Amino acid sequence: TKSNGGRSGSIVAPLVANEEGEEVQKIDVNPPKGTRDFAPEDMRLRNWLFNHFKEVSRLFGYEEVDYPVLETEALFIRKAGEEIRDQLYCFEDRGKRRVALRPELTPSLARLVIQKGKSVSLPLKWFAIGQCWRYERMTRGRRREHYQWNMDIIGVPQVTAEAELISSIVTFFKRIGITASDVGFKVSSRKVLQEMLRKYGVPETLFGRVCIIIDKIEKIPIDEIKKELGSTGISEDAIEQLLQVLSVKSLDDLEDVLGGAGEAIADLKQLFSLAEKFGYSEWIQFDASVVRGLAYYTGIVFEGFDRKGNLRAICGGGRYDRLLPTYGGDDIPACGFGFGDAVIVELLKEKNLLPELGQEVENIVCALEKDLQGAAATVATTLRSKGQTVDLVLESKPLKWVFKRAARINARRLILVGKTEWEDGSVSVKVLSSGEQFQVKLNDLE
Ligand SMILES: Nc1ccc(Br)nc1
Repeated sequence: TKSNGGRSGSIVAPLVANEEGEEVQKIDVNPPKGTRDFAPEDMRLRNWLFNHFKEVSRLFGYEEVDYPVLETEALFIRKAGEEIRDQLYCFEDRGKRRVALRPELTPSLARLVIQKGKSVSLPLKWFAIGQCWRYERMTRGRRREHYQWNMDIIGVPQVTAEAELISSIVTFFKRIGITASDVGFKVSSRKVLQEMLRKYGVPETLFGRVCIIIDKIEKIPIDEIKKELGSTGISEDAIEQLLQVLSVKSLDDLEDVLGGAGEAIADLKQLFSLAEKFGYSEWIQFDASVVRGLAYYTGIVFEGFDRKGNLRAICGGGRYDRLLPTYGGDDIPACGFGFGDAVIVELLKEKNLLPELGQEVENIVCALEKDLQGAAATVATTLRSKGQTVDLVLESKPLKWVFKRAARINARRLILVGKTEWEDGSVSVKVLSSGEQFQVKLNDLE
C-alpha cells in the first residue's frame, strides 16, 4: 500500500506490460498536485454552480468576457508584499519569456479595457468565470487552482457601483438557499486608512504595503504586525492610532475618530443607505478591520463570511480606482469582486444545501436484433432532431443489461426496435417509472 495517498510520485510505480510486451511504468493517474479532475458527478455540481453565477450576471445585465489563463508575468508584479505575488505560478517559456498562470482575473480585465480604449463605451459591466492558479509549497496540502467568478463595473466612480455588486452576490446566495442568517458581508473603506496615514504624514507610496500588512491582522501576532508596520518607517504613535481605528465598532464611532468631512464616512454612509434600497441591509455590517489582501483596492472593500466562523472568506471585492493607470491606462475608476468555487461548496455541505444532481436522459434506444442496429440509429436521430435526449445502445446487449443501464442513467423511457414493429415503422415504448408500454409510429413519437 502506498503511504502517499495513492500517488505514484515518490514511490516507484508498478511495472506493467504494453502491447509490445515491454515493461512500462504505469503512469500516475492522479491529476498534478493541487489540481482536480472533474468527473461527471463533479462536473454536474460545477455546472450547477457556474450556471447560477452566469444567470445572476445575466440578470444584472453584465457581459461575459474571458482572457488567457497564461499572461505575461509583468501583469502581476506588484511590490506591496502580497501573498498572491509570493505564490505566483510563473516560469520562463520556451521563447525565454517570463509568463505566469493568472492568480486572479482583475489585471487581465484591466489589460483588456486598456486594449479596447475608446472603442468601448463606459460604463462597462463585465463578468468572467476563470481558473486561477498559485504555486504554493504542498506542505500545506492546499489546492493550486480554483475557479473564480468575477463581476466588475468599469467607469463608475459612485458607490452605487459597489452597492450593485453586493446586490448581485446577495441575489446569488438567495438563489441557492443561503440566507442572511448563514452569511454576511463585512464592509469598510480603505479611505479610512488613507485618511489616517495622511493625518500622520505617511507617504502615499506606502499605502498598498500598509494595507497588505494590516490584512494579516487576524493571521499573525499583533507584535509582528507592529514590527512590519514599523519597518515601513511609520512612527509607533501612528501605528497605535492605526490599530485603534481598525477596532472601531460603528460608523458613528468612526466619524468621531476621523471627523465627518472625509470621503470614507461619506462613501460608507451612502453604501448603507443604498443597501436599504437594494433590500439587503440585513446582510451587511461595518467592520473597520476589513482591508482585503490585494494592494490595488482604494476605497470600499467587502468580504462575504459565514456567520458560524468555520470557513475562510467566501468572496471579496472592492474599488480599485488606480489599477488602470498603473498599467499606463487612462484614469478610469473601477470596482469588482472575486468569488471562488471552493469555500461556497464547503458552506453548502455544512448547510445541507448541496443539490442532488443525477444523470438524466429521456430515452434509451435499443435494437432487439443485431441487424436492427441501423434502425435504432434512425430512431435515435429522429428523437434527437426533436430535441429529445437519447442514450443509444451501441452494441448487441441482453435486455437485462439494457434495463440495468436504463436505471443507472435514470432514463425515462426505453425505446425497443423490434423486427415486426419496425416493418410498419413502429417501435415499442416502455415508460420506466410506471411500466406503461405501448407501440407507436416513429414519426408520432414525441
Ligand atoms: N489566487 C489564488 C489562486 C488559486 C488558489 Br487555489 N487560490 C488563490
